Amino acid sequence: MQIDALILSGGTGTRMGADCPKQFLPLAGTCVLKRTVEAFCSHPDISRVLVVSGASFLNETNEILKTIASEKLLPTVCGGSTRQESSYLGLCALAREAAAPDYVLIHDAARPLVSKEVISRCIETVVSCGACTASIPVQDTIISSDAPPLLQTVPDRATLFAVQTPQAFAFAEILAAHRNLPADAVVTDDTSVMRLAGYPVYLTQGDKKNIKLTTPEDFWIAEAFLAHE
Ligand SMILES: Nc1ccn([C@@H]2O[C@H](COP(=O)(O)OP(=O)(O)OP(=O)(O)O)[C@@H](O)[C@H]2O)c(=O)n1
Ligand SMILES: C[C@](O)(CO)[C@H](O)COP(=O)(O)O
Repeated sequence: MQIDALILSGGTGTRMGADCPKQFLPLAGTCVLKRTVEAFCSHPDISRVLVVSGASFLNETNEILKTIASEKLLPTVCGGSTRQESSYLGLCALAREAAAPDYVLIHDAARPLVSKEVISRCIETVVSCGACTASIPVQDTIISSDAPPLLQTVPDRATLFAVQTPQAFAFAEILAAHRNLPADAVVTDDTSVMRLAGYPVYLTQGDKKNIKLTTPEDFWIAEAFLAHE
């Protein structure tokens, strides 16, 4: 059984507001992208790792990947202008390999604290269920309102989960789901692509530490987590 990982690193990090995309910034002394890629290269059940880079940052990406001594790394491919496009272009690159994988884990480069345990749980769930995402139950009371500041509804917290990555899929199914995605569909992750194609997707336990680095404060939080390891 072949299980590959796709690392999406084609974003520009607008909300981070740094001089370069956030995946190139150091986190506790080590580049974010390097941390993320190493987490997958070092997992015993992952066969190959493919990084999707922003077209204007291909050289920077490859310079970082050169510092990772792993035969699992496939040649970097260029992404698109949205996360969904980058994901699709990465899947197409895997499909062009001599042997396409049976399963693929799709992960944000911007989640460098992903653990071996979370990756293992995603693999276990995808092999039994066909499609899954790491997620954690929300801890706060959540309020829904489409007319703020008027509070409208308080959904039952027991039914709410925050979605993380990795998101894992049977390869042929997620590739077909991307190919059939309606042009006007607005999606922020791959589980939405899969569900729009009619496939069920299951939750698997993520990790509070598996945060996405989105704004500058997230670096402080991630560094605090690392300091406690
Ligand atoms: N065209 C894009 C956009 C995003 N991503 C990747 O998808 C992940 C999650 O996206 P997000 O946090 O939104 O990253 P950015 O798009 O870089 O950030 P922002 O939305 O603040 O610009 C990141 O690892 C990012 O590099 C990608 O590969 N290609
Ligand atoms: C895929 C994702 O990381 C799940 O939390 C997320 O959807 C990425 O995009 P966002 O725009 O930051 O939600």
